Amino acid sequence: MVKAKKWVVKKYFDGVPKKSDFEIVEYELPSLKDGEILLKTEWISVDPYLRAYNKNLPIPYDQFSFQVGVVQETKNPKYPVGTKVVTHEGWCDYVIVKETQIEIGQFPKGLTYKLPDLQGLSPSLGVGAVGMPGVTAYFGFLELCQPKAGETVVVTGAAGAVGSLVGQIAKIKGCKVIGFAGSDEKCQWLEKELGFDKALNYKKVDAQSALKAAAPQGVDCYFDNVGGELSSVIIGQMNIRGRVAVCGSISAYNDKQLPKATILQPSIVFKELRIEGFIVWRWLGRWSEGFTQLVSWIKSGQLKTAEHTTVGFDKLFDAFIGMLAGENTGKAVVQV
Ligand SMILES: NC(=O)C1=CN([C@@H]2O[C@H](COP(=O)(O)OP(=O)(O)OC[C@H]3O[C@@H](n4cnc5c(N)ncnc54)[C@H](OP(=O)(O)O)[C@@H]3O)[C@@H](O)[C@H]2O)C=CC1
Ligand SMILES: C/C=C/C(C)=O
Repeated sequence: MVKAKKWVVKKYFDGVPKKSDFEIVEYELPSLKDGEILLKTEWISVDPYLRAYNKNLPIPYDQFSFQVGVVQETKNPKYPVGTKVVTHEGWCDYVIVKETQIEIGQFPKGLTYKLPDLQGLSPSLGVGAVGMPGVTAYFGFLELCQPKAGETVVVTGAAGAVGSLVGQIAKIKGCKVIGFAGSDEKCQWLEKELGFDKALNYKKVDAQSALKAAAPQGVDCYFDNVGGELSSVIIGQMNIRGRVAVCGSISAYNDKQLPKATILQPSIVFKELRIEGFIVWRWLGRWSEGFTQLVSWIKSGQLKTAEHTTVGFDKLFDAFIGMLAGENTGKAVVQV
């Protein structure tokens, strides 16, 4: 018998999540049935959607997120012992899973697939640049913004898991890239390491005038990770037929009431903007295509990845709160 531990959400979050909203539960795993595999978790992801989805789920629930585990025991010949596997089983140290069909577009409960061939890169990328955040950046940006060389792209949450990839993909596509992030260190990293043309600390600058100075010719594509007034300012400076991919609104995830922001209709109408929200599950059937391209860009040095690693299963909550507070540069991951 294997003893396992998992984090269970037992209360709805009220503002910033509290440790007392969770409980660590210990339990014994049953013997494997045909088709099942036993995984030992190595890497667990902490992401903003863990906060954003909380109010829509019946409690208590096991804290979902992506994780990379290694097969310890198997009753599925496709997954021999030692195979590295990505699942959506989240914050647990051991888990029994089997391959499950997920309907495209649906919340991926039970999603299980072999870690993509990372060609020697760290398996942690399976929850980051070559995982859900990677394909969010890849499909969300390329499909919805349809960037053209020479265009100006703005991305918020620019130093995070998704934003740092979006900006670099925009550079690969020949665009001018402006990022907004929450510290001078992050901005320096974006400009000096990742090749952003300009990075602006949204906590310090006047976004209206700083963006006007950085993009006097206007903005063609906006990848929106944060929402709020900052997004209204950026959308207000878009060019005719600009495209906006609305990926998230982390600036308000912990707010009890949605904040007010400047209305967008005048810009949308007179600039004929196309604004589209998305959830990355919609491209589930194409994730492997995205993974292949992302690995190839990373291996060729065109795409740089950074991780903010917290060590220890017991530290998952701290890592989660730290990410929401902006402690991470690149992808926030926990090594179990
Ligand atoms: N639609 C989809 O399918 C998906 C959407 N997302 C969304 O993408 C966004 C980025 O996710 P991800 O890359 O994983 O997370 P990040 O790695 O970017 O981490 C979250 C970051 O959000 C920033 N942040 C926190 N509070 C605020 C605030 N009040 N205003 C502006 N920025 C803030 C912090 O950076 P800083 O220091 O810059 O403030 C923090 O580091 C989120 O909105 C998430 O919900 C992610 C995956 C899929
Ligand atoms: C899958 C993630 C969704 C958001 C909104 O973060």
